Amino acid sequence: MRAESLQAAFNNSSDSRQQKKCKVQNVLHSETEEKQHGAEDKAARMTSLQLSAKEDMLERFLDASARGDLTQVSTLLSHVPSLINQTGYSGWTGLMLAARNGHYNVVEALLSHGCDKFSVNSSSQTAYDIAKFWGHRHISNLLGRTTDGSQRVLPGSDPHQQENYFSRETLDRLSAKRTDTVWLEEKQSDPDTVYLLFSNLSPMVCSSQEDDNAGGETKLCRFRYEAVKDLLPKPATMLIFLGVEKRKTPSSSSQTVDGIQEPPAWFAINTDEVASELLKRCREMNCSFPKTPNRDLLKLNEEEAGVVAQARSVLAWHSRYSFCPTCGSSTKLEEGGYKRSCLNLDCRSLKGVHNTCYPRVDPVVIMLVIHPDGNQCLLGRKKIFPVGMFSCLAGFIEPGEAMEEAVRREVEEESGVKVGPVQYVSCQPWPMPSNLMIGCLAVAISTDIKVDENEIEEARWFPRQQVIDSFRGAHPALTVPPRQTIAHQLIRHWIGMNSNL
Ligand SMILES: NC(=O)c1ccc[n+]([C@@H]2O[C@H](COP(=O)([O-])OP(=O)(O)OC[C@H]3O[C@@H](n4cnc5c(N)ncnc54)[C@H](O)[C@@H]3O)[C@@H](O)[C@H]2O)c1
Ligand SMILES: [Mg+2]
Ligand SMILES: [Mg+2]
Ligand SMILES: [Mg+2]
Ligand SMILES: [Zn+2]
Repeated sequence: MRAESLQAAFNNSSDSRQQKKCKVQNVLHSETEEKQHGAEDKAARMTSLQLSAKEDMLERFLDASARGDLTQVSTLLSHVPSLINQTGYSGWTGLMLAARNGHYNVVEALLSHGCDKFSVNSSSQTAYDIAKFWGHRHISNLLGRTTDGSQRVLPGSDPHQQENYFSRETLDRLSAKRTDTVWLEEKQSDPDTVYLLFSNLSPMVCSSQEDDNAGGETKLCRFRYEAVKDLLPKPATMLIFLGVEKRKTPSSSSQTVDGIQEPPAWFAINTDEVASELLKRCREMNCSFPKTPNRDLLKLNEEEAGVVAQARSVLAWHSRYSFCPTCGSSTKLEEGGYKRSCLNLDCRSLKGVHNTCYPRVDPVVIMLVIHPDGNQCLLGRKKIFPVGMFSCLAGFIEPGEAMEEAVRREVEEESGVKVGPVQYVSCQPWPMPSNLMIGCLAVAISTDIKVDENEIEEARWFPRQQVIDSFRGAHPALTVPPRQTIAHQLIRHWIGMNSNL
């Protein structure tokens, strides 16, 4: 959006403002009344005139924010505080408009009134992105400031680091407690403790829809101690301590000796019991252990996805490392499920720290390669992809290899394109079984494509507009991966970087 059209969209003539004044007063009056009479009769009393007056009020607030009229912004907010996060044309808030036009004092005032600085407009930009794009550094610094002052310590850091699916840390892992066997045992029988049941590395979930393919959300089935206590002593059971809930929920039964309440602990259990028998333990309808994790685990909400990423990766490690990789002896599970120690007392793995004793993570680079003209990106497809789907190139980092070198090597191996500068964007745990996807942007220094047919069926340069159309669902020949993948987020990030605000 250009500056002129922005102004035009939010400007009011002084005439129309006079006409609106009485409607606005109606709204002020009506908001006071609403408080007195309660919300129930609100709908009944809301006339169409009042509705349009509310729209006018919002328009005036957005206009004042865009013009930097601090007095009017403050007056309107004192009467109608809810205006602060309301959006107008293309999802723009007052904060975004003030940030766009460089009105520092308005931005400051809106923030002090508790404005949501993380809300995004229809192009997925925050007020911070907008201020940065238009070169209002004093405003982007203000918006980027964190309460702990980390912006000052790391001046180049981006406080709006992309949060990817599977990356939300809902639990406090409390790693120091993993060696406290007494505490762990107490937690196991605590009635507030939450257990997740896994079978063949899939968590038990209940789905909101009968039709599993209809794209409905699924929820983790949560169990209490009483429902799973018979499974705990079984030799094939793997029990992983996941952490304690971060939120501080008051609970009568979770009290320590000194009366301080502790949040519930979470454990994951993987057993060799028959899945159909395990399912009988759940009282919910439509329970299952998903068979295709690549697809089905993407239906969880962000909080539960983060917990599953942790649990599934650790459980997958145990299932693959049953015996000591150093001497082949049997191993035992320790430290709340975060360590496997060899039972052979002469084993080298017991001397010093051995990485084979701890859960493994495989780093993978995933990159959106940008054409030297800046206006096209390189996407490829594997044979197994659905028809029309193209994604970012990706590959495992090899031992002794830096992230940037892995990006250059994998892109050249898979597409024949040479890459120059590489920039890290964000990362994503990908529990299939235990990858860490390291998302980068990379700039090509050659453009001829020659694909490695063993890995890639086809790779192509896609013009920006075609990619944007695909996001809107308006390009039948190109589909990008779903939003839960970092590939999707990298492509979106590139589009957002250059959008015409
Ligand atoms: N979340 C996302 O957006 C996203 C997108 C693409 C890929 N991925 C994941 O990234 C992974 C790696 O991508 P890729 O398949 O293109 O990698 P790649 O190009 O390195 O090729 C994979 C091949 O590398 C070899 N390999 C080397 N080290 C390996 C290891 N530690 N584990 C398994 N195989 C290894 C195997 O022969 C394998 O077939 C995929 O398996 C997939 O799970 C995630
Ligand atoms: Mg690859
Ligand atoms: Mg490869
Ligand atoms: Mg590779
Ligand atoms: Zn050993």
